[in-house]
Amino acid sequence: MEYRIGRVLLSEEELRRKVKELGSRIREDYKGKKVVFVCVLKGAVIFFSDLVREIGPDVDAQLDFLAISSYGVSTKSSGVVKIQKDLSTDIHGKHVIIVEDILDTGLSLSYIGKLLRERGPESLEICVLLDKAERRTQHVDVKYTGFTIPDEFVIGYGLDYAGQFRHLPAVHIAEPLD
Ligand SMILES: O=P(O)(O)OC[C@H]1O[C@H](OP(=O)(O)OP(=O)(O)O)[C@H](O)[C@@H]1O
Ligand code: HPA
Ligand SMILES: [Mg+2]
Repeated sequence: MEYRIGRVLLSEEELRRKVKELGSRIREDYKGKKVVFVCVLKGAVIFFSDLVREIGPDVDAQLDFLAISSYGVSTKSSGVVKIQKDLSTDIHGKHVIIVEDILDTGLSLSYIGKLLRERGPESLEICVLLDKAERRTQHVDVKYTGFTIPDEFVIGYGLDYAGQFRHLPAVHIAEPLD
């Protein structure tokens, strides 16, 4: 299936405002603490880089990256999560916040949550920009959520279809071409 860039679901301005709000909540909650922010590549890269710049100097932040893949060239999860790149930080005894672009079936975040919890962090929380709540098959506890969105395949602001469209500054609906 081919897709084209459809209507804007979340504008640059709406995204900017929400990222600021999430950043200030995290800043208040973790003031004076040391935190490892984990970016889940590739989808979260744009959200992550905007979010961490809202955290400010009162949080002692480290950034690390984890790459997983489950969607491939499809709008449906393959059901199998694969680690493509692991963290380079030892998170044992540390406060950790996982930053994700989207929570859809919940497969990716439940897998990552379990994997990182086994490493004995002091605390582990999740910050997700988009929550496609209707699609959930695996329960995931999320502390910080940006927007709850309808069951539509979305692209832009880091989100892709088959590797395309991540660079778009707003979040759009992907429209099937037939
Ligand atoms: O809740 P789920 O159904 O698991 O879907 C969410 C995950 O799927 C996408 O990543 P993908 O595996 O496509 O890799 P990418 O981040 O490199 O695009 C998205 O970025 C989330 O990580
Ligand atoms: O709607 C989506 N768009 C892009 N990637 C995704 N991964 C899960 N759901 C989505
Ligand atoms: Mg992803």
